[in-house]
Amino acid sequence: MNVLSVASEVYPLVKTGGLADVVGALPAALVPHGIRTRTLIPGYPAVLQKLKKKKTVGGFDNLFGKPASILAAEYDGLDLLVLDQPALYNRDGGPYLDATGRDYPDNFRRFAALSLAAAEIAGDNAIANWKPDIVHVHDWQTALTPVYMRFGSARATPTVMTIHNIAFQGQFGASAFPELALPPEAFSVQFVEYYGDVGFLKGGLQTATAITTVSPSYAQEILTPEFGMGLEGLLASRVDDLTGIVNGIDADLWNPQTDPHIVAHFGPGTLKRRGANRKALEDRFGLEKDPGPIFCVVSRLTWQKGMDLLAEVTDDIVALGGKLIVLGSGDAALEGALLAAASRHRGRIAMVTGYDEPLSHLMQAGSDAILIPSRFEPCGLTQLYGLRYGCVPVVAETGGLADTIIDANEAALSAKVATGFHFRPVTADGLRLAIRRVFRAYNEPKVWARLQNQGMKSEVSWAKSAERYAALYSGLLAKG
Ligand SMILES: Nc1ncnc2c1ncn2[C@@H]1O[C@H](COP(=O)(O)OP(=O)(O)O[C@H]2O[C@H](CO)[C@@H](O)[C@H](O)[C@H]2O)[C@@H](O)[C@H]1O
Repeated sequence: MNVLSVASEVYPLVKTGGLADVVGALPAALVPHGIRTRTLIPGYPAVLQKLKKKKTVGGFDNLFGKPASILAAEYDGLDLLVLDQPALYNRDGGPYLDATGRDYPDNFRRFAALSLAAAEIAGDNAIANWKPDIVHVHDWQTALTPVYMRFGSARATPTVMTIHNIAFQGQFGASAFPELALPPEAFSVQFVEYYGDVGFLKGGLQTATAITTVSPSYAQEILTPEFGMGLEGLLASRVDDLTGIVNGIDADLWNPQTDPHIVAHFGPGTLKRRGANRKALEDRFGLEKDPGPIFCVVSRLTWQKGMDLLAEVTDDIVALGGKLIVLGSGDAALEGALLAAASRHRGRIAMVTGYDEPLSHLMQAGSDAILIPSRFEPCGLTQLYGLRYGCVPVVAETGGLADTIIDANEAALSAKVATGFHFRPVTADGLRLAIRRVFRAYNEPKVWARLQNQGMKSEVSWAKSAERYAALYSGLLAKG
């Protein structure tokens, strides 16, 4: 079976968050199921520079006003198609934001072009001798693909639309519509019209054959007004086509026995070796060296991720004898609040502002617990990395966090299945209480070691979830 996966980022070429990890790891996990995935991404400068051998396999004379080529390349096991259209993608900033952190004003055009190219590749002639059996699109940036397919030559090809985060919907003013090269009837409630605007995600959810999101709990949550962000009604009308498939992680990339980014390798039987990683972190972050637990946070600094709640509990962590290290960037006010905590508690709290993939590995390998106080979390990946690295996850009881971590309540502890800590309500007090529970468990070395070991035994690879995607694809093909 051939699958065309369409996304705005893919690890290791271009990553701003978990979307890239998923798009990068799923293709290899599908291979044992006889599925060959080609991944279509935009030709950002960072992508084109890294790809040495590229072959032009197709193109468009006029894609949103300019010629464009489709390049084929292999990278790190990925079979890539790259949409090269310099006017749209050759920019100085990141995939979505300019160098000053603002959305590119023509993002609707940039991602409509990607979606239209995908629809053409799925259709008759864009690439010679290759056509997908299934088209799988991710998030709002590629959500117009099934809409274009509906009006193009790939009408019959089944599509899967995965929601990684419903908070980002790609909503643009109605004035964008005439530029989208869609027929006038597409500006209607059955397609892209969304409260008078153009809704990319809305159009995708309306037209994709199947809808998935990245955990079963989030699939249920987005049917409610609290989490559905305005799309709960539409999703309710498509509930028979909606499933939640939890994310896995790349178990080779995130393997504490071989990870090149950490100081000492370790496994379930050799947890003591984590000590060298802990020491490296203490040195790197200028922390005092005492046995209190080190909490870490690796996150975008946003309200979604509950970083304001974190800022409220920093004094408590220190008062209880703990330390906190934060790696992240985002909202300036939240960054400021955490930096202020670091300067109040030198040696106990420290922060690295920015994005640092290798450091994120070392933090998982040397910290004792990872805090994830998200207000909503479709799946979350950092708790899965935590499980694999013996860094006990402390998570808000929501979405994929609730689905992947087993709370250390009395029943779970005595059944020896607990892997971390849940808290709810998702408030500063809820988090405070959870942190107190962490200290109690940490002070009982046997309990703590059992939590770590149980976590390290958890199945976090893609194996099971890839099987679910494979079954979904086959089901769609069988339906015809
Ligand atoms: N400063 C930093 N330096 C280095 N690495 C950093 C970093 N900040 C974050 N990261 C990394 O970025 C990724 C974040 O992934 P998440 O799944 O936690 O959230 P995100 O909200 O981006 O993804 C959305 O999509 C994913 C994929 O489906 C869902 O799991 C999630 O719930 C949803 O919100 C992880 O690999 C993490 O290690």
